[in-house]
Amino acid sequence: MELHKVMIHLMKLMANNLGTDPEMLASFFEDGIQGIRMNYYPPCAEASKVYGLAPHSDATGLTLLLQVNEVEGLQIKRNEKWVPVKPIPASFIINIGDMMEIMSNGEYKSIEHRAVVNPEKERLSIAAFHNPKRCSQIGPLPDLTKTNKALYKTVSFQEFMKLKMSSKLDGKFMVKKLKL
Ligand SMILES: O=C(O)CCC(=O)C(=O)O
Ligand SMILES: [Fe+2]
Repeated sequence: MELHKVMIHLMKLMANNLGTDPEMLASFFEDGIQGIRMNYYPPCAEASKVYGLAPHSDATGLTLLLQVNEVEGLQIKRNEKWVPVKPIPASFIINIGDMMEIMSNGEYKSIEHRAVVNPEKERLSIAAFHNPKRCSQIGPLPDLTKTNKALYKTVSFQEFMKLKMSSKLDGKFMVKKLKL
């Protein structure tokens, strides 16, 4: 799938930035688990009183997100404030997920985000989630803990997902849970 190629390319750039082996980081994601979620947010007269999607960070490595019909709704948390992300036609938003934060030993931070609804217009988004392969250990990459100490626990992909599935959308829950 083309999106997968884009994600692998981004992973390699991020590995270069981190000073670790691009092929090694990419190998986690080559046969990784992909998921797609289509979000439909109907218009809501009481829009200011409800969430489309509660604040959360994605559990992923990377999420490629498309705001389909160009109705604003996505917001990211920056410096404790919610900042709207304007839809750009035919463009993907790249969200860093919790697994990437952990694997990069905190160099890349997962982004907390939420979706609000519009009082008049419906909104559509498609999120493509990119995870490592099932047999992976999710923890700081060994290269990154040679001089710095590991800031997160290492758990199996299965354990990670079990923990994620047993919690509701709750900010950066996974990262907080695995912080040392
Ligand atoms: O609708 C959006 O823009 C956000 C969707 C999202 O965060 C998700 O599906 O995880
Ligand atoms: Fe999300």
